Amino acid sequence: MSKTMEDYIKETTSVLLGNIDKRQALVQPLIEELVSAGVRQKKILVFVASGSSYNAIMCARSFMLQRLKSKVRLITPFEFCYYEEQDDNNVYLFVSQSGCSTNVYEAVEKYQKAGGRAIAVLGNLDSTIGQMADKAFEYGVGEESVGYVTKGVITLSGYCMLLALELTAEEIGKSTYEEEVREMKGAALNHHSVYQYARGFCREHEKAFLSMEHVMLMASGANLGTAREGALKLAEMVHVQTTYYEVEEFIHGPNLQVDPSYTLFFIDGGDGASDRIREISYASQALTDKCYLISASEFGLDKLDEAFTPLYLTAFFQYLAFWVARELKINGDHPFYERFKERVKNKTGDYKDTSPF
Ligand SMILES: O=P(O)(O)OC[C@H]1O[C@](O)(CO)[C@@H](O)[C@@H]1O
Repeated sequence: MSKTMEDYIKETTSVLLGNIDKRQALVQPLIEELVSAGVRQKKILVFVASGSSYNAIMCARSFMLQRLKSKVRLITPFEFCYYEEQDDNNVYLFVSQSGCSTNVYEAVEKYQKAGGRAIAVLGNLDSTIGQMADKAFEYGVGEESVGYVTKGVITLSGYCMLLALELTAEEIGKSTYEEEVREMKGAALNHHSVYQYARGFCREHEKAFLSMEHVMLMASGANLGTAREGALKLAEMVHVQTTYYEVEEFIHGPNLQVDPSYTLFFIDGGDGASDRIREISYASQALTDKCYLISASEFGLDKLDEAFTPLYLTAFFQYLAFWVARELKINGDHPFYERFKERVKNKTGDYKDTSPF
């Protein structure tokens, strides 16, 4: 029997811990490639990714920016293909968990046709993009057959953080380096606590969660990535309309539509923005009873730098999407989706996935 999505959520802590332990061996091959491409000469690292992979990098972006200063950008493959002015000052990294997304494939193809050397970071090297890239690296996820990726998202995020950490290890000094490693390990352990917490929370709020219609996720800082990924997972699995906002942006218009049919999640990374997030979350309880604060300062979690909190707060939304879809028995697409797929493809022919349940 193939593994369920919950199996992959559960595996995440140990895989992430293992990757942190073997961090040098894991990221060194890519570092060598990036160094020869000029990242130490102030070149800009540009991640090109889509969907959950985009979100995973967004979750890691705060930490990467702290370490690499302003030398990181994140764009979609569509943006790369139609709007990006390719520049010798940019080092592009094409990222895909499946290695089969057609948009990433097209971006790689376009880059190669323009004479670029395509470096890919993939969950599956034995894939279309793995074969076409000039150099491909696996980020330490191992196997994940469920298409609604969870373990892959967190391990990819962790890989990006480890990459930034190892790239700057000499500059930051031994004690800061060791502290960052300790925090990352704490984040991996917190992941398991959030998963356990989510299981209880879903049961406790089952009536509300099994009747969601419109879902909004509000966050700030690093957890904008968490919110974007939560919105994606709930949309693709529960088939409800979802949006995400920076918390303060929410009260500049989007809040005017909210009535008791809306479900609101406020994500608090436990940093300086915390009080404001709590204030807005509390005020929003006047609009709907389905208003939840998911906070890094609670559930008995170890207190860590906000930049690491997406590594575990994401687990809440992964489990929520899985649990609601399973309980509501949503394990297929709308009949019209078949017609849609005949017209537009988002994965190459070698893509395979298994059921989340
Ligand atoms: O495999 P990639 O390129 O990382 O794309 C991941 C995205 O693809 C999907 O598996 C399906 O399009 C999404 O669930 C996910 O966000």
